[in-house]
Amino acid sequence: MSDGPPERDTSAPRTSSEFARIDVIRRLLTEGSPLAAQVLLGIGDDAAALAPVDEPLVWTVDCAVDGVHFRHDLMSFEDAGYRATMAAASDLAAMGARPLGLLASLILPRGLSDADLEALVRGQRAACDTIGAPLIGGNLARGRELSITTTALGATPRPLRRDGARPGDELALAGPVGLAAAGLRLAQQGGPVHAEALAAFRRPLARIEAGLSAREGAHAGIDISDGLASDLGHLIRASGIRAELDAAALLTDSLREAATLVGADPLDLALHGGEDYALLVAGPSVGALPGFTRIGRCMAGTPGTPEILLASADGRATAVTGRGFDHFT
Ligand SMILES: Nc1ncnc2c1ncn2[C@@H]1O[C@H](COP(=O)(O)OP(=O)(O)O)[C@@H](O)[C@H]1O
Ligand SMILES: Cc1ncc(C[n+]2csc(CCOP(=O)(O)OP(=O)(O)O)c2C)c(N)n1
Ligand SMILES: [Mg+2]
Repeated sequence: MSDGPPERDTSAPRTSSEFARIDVIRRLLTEGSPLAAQVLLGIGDDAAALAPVDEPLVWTVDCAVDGVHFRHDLMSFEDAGYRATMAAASDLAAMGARPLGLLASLILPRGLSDADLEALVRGQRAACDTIGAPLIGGNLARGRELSITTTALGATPRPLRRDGARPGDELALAGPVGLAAAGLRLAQQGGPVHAEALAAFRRPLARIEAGLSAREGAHAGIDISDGLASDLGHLIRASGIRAELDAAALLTDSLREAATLVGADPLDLALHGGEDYALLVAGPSVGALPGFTRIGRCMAGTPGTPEILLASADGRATAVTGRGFDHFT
């Protein structure tokens, strides 16, 4: 019998200790880029430290849970990390904030290998590089299912709220709606491929630049996570108004193609499919802002009339019914 160290079972995926994993995470998140100017202290101490900012701070948290927001068997760990980070950053975009830094709390199931964790962190890093803000700390723990909880901190002179839209305002969108829901269904079906729809689901983009460009002229804003009708509903109820959407403005050739592949109505996907993380804003002439498309208008709230109307090309307007994603129904 050898009295040397036990040989590692090379067939089993490698799972290093907590502290070895934190070292790897730190390397993957920091290598190749200097510490951002606003970061006084990043990964490695009891908490991160940021330099003071002379503006209101905007602060949000969001989670991505395996089986609820993604399925690890249908999505790479890299995509899961990227997407979770973008979904959190999207709430900063919706507030018209510039991101300062993020924190991530990871729950890892026992079997998740070092390679899987590294892929996940590479996805987080790619999202951070895209939005231009670093991930500067977090937490690691073992748990039954994989989850990624991300907090994002940003700053803006005037947070863009949900409750400022007024009758007469235009409604405008930055980014597609409906494609991500089509992408999710395609991934679940495992059949035909529509690259744009799959990318919309796996690699959404937080519309940070659009949010910054909208904050001067827009009266209100929200990001579309649960579905356009559902999230527009939050904005108009908060603002005490009604809205009319222009059906033609929501449909693109790409959405029509993807909808055909999954056997869905493209308008239904555009109105009720979630997780594109498009940015919806209301304000005078917001449709002319760079990166935005006009999709409708705001009207005075009248008791007893539908909250959201959909105007079709022939000029008819119908009430929007049906609902977006809800975690508890
Ligand atoms: N567990 C909670 N504790 C406190 N506030 C919460 C909680 N969950 C949601 N909220 C608040 O409710 C509001 C709506 O949340 P949500 O619909 O999740 O927003 P979003 O879709 O932008 O992520 C937000 O202001 C959020 O901070
Ligand atoms: C496996 C799987 N099933 C269903 C969905 C659809 N889905 C899950 S959460 C969600 C809405 C957005 O997530 P939420 O946590 O509500 O984001 P928030 O509104 O808090 O930003 C949708 C459309 C999915 N992404 N993955
Ligand atoms: Mg939001």
